[in-house]
Amino acid sequence: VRAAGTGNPWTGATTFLIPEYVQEVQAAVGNITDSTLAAQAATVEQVPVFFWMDVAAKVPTLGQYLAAASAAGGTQVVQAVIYDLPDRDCAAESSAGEFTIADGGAALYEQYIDNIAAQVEANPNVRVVFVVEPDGLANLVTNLSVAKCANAASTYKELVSYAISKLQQDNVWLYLDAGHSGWLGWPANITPAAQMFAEVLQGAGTGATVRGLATDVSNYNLLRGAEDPAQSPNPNYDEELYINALAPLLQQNNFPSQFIVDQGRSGVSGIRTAEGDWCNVLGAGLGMRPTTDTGNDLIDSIVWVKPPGESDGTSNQTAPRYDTHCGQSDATQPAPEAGTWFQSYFETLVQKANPALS
Ligand SMILES: O=[N+]([O-])c1ccc(O[C@@H]2O[C@H](CO)[C@@H](O[C@@H]3O[C@H](CO)[C@@H](O[C@@H]4O[C@H](CO)[C@@H](O)[C@H](O)[C@H]4O)[C@H](O)[C@H]3O)[C@H](O)[C@H]2O)cc1
Ligand SMILES: [Mg+2]
Repeated sequence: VRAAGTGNPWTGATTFLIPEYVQEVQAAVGNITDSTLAAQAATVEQVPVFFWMDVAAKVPTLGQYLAAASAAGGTQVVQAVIYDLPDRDCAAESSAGEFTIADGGAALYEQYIDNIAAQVEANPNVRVVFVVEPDGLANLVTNLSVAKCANAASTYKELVSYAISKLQQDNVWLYLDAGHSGWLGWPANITPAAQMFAEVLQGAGTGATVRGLATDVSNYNLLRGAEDPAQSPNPNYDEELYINALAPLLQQNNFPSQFIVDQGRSGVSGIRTAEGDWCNVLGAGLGMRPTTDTGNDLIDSIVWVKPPGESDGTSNQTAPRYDTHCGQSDATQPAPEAGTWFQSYFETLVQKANPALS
């Protein structure tokens, strides 16, 4: 019987550096004229991020990275994001994906998952940590009023359950995406969220499990610290408060309560005019470096999931995937398409890094 990975996957392991991101940063450094800034930016090449499989065509690349990690020897952790639901990003425009429910997207997604499982099984001695579907289930907690989300709800839940059921190998650790403190952390949302996660895990079948949840993916919140005015009057105004409030609700619902927290762009607080602003927020800085020394037993690791420097969405108002959030006063403009390199934004992230880069 296969059992998913147990314990903290980063313990006693080396985290694999995703070559695609190392290359992006190296190219970025080459385009920085200020020598001090360039030297600071170069240190980012050594910070592990997650590899986003935002199209099915990237799954073979996961296999290449797993093989490279396996060849590197020792105990390696490869970090990746499963992100290809049909009718993806249902409450926003910028990250709509390749699959649609209307056009056979559910079956194509299942093939995508099966292919990921095959890559994992071909590399049994590499630990693989997956963040599962950023924003997906969170949108089902708060955005059923959006037609695209209401129409996608049952499919999202079925497909996340499918992904869990197929990724129970003992070298896999799954963290379902749980939005962030300024989203599901609101008292009105937090209990329905816990129930949603439990429902989806039950849908994966008897014995299936996950390690826990990922928070603040592609967002800007502090792990812990003074309240960001944009979060007021949310009592769970930082990620640790959200996690400490959510954990007992998960336990009551028989859902594992371990967490990872994205801090890649969380170095500077108080930069958003509204808590719900998420697109290339002006003045953001690189945040806490990845570490398992989190100060909270519920949190396995601080991580960088969203690769800092990759855009959240285009500011081109005529583009098919233009979202108005990317045209707001607190959104950096002009901005390129979601997932593509945003050089000036990266340079600001480096400049404003907290802790500062050496
Ligand atoms: O005090 N009150 O009385 C009261 C009343 C009502 C309240 O309502 C809450 O208000 C919150 C703040 O607006 C809302 O949270 C926002 O929801 C958006 C989706 O709808 C999220 O956007 C996603 O962000 C992702 C990256 O994180 C992107 O990748 C993705 O593309 C993008 O779509 C924002 O982060 C998130 O901050 C809650 O839903 C809402 O329930 C709150 C208080
Ligand atoms: Mg997004």
